[in-house]
Amino acid sequence: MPKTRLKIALTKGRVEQQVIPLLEQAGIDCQQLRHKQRRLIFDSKSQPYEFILAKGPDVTTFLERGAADIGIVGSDILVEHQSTQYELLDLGVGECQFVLASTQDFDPRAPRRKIIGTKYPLITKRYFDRLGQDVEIIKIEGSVELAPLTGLADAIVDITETGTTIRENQLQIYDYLQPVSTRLVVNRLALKQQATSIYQLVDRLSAVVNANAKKEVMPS
Ligand SMILES: Nc1ncnc2c1ncn2[C@@H]1O[C@H](COP(=O)(O)OP(=O)(O)OP(=O)(O)O)[C@@H](O)[C@H]1O
Ligand SMILES: O=P(O)(O)OC[C@H]1O[C@H](OP(=O)(O)OP(=O)(O)O)[C@H](O)[C@@H]1O
Repeated sequence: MPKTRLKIALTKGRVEQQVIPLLEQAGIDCQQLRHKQRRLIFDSKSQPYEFILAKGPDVTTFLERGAADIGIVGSDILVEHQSTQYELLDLGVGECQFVLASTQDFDPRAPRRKIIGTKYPLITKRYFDRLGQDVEIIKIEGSVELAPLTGLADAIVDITETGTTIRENQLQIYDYLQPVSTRLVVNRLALKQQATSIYQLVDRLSAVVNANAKKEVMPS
């Protein structure tokens, strides 16, 4: 029997904050999400969606295992976790960039083997592989900028949006790797079983994303 309620795994934190206004513009009532306190699942009898709030890497796991139908997650996570889910929409929020950054005295062309700190070991390895450089990668869980400042690593690969964290820690950017934004991805089986409701949601969100993009180009 086809499921009636779409389960949407939404990344907690920044992504959630930026996506709620888009969902509301698409006509989805997010009052419960806005006043969530410590709750993690949001279900409303008045609409055909259930929201599951999860960490980004777990959003991909929920989708892979079929515990969610749709995922809303950063492309950084999708690439790093080698997600094979079907991407239906770039939501045009959460836009930032992967960069190589370090202190002023860092020499990216120095011949010795570098130590790189990052939350994203796969993306980092691919980048240095492309450059033909063998590097040692240290996985860091947060405040990655500390690595070159403390001597833990020679440089970092991290995401930056405004550049404030890099600037305020007297670091500089040595290279730009790839852009990042928030994506809507879907479990392939769910897409087969619930195509109509999934495409309805995607069409509504897509209209919102296009309208917002136009507003950015032509501010009123
Ligand atoms: N500075 C940033 N600007 C814009 N988007 C960002 C930025 N940092 C992260 N993101 C996007 O938001 C997603 C989640 O970020 P967020 O900081 O909320 O969670 P987190 O990295 O798990 O941090 P924490 O462990 O502090 O909750 C990232 O996967 C990325 O797509
Ligand atoms: O260019 P900016 O706008 O300053 O943003 C960049 C910062 O945002 C992210 O960290 P986050 O805030 O997620 O904290 P974290 O260090 O705990 O990962 C990222 O890892 C940078 O540290």
